[in-house]
Amino acid sequence: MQDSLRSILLVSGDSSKREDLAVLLRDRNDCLVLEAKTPEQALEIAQNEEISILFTDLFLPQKKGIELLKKIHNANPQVVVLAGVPAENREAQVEALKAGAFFCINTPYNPEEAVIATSRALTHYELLTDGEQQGSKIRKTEGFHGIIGNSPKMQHLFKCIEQIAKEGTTSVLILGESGTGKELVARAVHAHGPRRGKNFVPVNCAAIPEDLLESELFGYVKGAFTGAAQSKMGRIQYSNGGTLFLDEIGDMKPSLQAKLLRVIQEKEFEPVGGIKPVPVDVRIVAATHRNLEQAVEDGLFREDLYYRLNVVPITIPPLRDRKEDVPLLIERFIAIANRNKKQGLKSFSPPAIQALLSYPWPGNVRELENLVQRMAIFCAGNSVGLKDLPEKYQQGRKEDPQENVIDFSDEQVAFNSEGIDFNSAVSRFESKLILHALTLTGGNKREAAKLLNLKRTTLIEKIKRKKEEDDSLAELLF
Ligand SMILES: Nc1ncnc2c1ncn2[C@@H]1O[C@H](COP(=O)(O)OP(=O)(O)OP(=O)(O)O)[C@@H](O)[C@H]1O
Repeated sequence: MQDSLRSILLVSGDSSKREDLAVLLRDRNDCLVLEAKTPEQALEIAQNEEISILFTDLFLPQKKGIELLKKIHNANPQVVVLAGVPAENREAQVEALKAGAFFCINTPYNPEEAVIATSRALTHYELLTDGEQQGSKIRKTEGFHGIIGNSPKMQHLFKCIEQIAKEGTTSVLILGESGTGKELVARAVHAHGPRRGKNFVPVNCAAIPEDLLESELFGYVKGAFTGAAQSKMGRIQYSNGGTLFLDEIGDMKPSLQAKLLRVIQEKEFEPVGGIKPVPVDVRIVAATHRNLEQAVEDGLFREDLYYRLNVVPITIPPLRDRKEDVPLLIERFIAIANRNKKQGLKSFSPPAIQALLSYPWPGNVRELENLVQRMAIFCAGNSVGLKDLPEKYQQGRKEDPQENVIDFSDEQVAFNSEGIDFNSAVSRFESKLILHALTLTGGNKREAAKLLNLKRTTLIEKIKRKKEEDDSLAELLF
């Protein structure tokens, strides 16, 4: 899933060309691409989704594309519009530009031109919206290049990615349990650095049969083996100038490890059956859930390659170590699951969230994403209650009944002859409840309000008042 929330709405009546272009834009620009066949469909999507780029045909001669462009541009002037206009039709080009298009692209589309134009449009969109984000590139519900996480551990990870991405050449080794988002991090390293305009090429070393992996990666020359009727470019060459993401690198056999080392050290390789070295400039980002150090000790992984890859390691924390991200992730996955649905999932009830906060998440974020998708089918149009959750998730709550109990033993109220300050005692009790709910939800006020069974606006009001009354609460109350 790529959900960096930089999203392109691609509108074209030609379904097969639109689908091809969508795949290309998705891969090359690392963003979400939503598709619509008609301007009417597009309008419906734009009403429910946050769009960064509108890329639309003009639907001549009726010019329905111009109408669409105007409506979307008027509703949200930050949306950057690319208009597809027949090359010879200068009049329509001028009309589209006047209506608010940022740029016109000739139809029929040239794939390379479309990729470059959308990449520039995305950069322009980011510049436009950056100020709105008050200097912070991390938008809470959209995450960092689609990686959701508001916990200190994830915020630290985002800073590491920013620094590593900037540098642009050194190899990166991403470590983390299965389902923690290693591919998302790899994409973020690519998308945040100077190679972002070039290809990001993922290869799962464990998914491709061992004997095919070499030709997949390095390509082959005509006649290299039986069946090689034509030369074929490998994925390394395809990622030239960009980033090659080698997932599950721990599964790569030693002979290939040696060839890969040469790519890193000498910046060249030979296709299978070839004799002439091919120069290549590629950033290698590798990931594994295996213990590579152990694999080196066991003689299964080359030590020299390990050190070459491990120049900058990034470790993604498992979800159980950052459970405060669970409510935010649920919110995000609900939004994704509800896309293009008439009857979406409303929310997870506070008891259900509490149960999920106590669950250990062995499958990490992938497991949570799958659960939300499942719930979106079974509870469409409703909220997910504790009883709706599959049994094992309900049990998570029972496992640690003490976890969500607040201890008030340090609260002392003296009943002396003057009586007690009732209001201040109640207010302290209230502050504790609010703080606890905010901690459980990672600072998410909407979720905290649900846990407290308060209206969101009531909770916000209370927090505001408490901050004004007591400075020391200002930081604690997010
Ligand atoms: N922090 C996150 N925010 C949003 N989505 C996430 C996050 N982490 C993981 N995901 C989602 O969880 C799923 C698994 O992520 P990904 O494939 O990147 O994991 P992985 O660590 O590479 O897993 P594996 O080792 O099994 O290949 C994807 O759909 C991804 O979008």
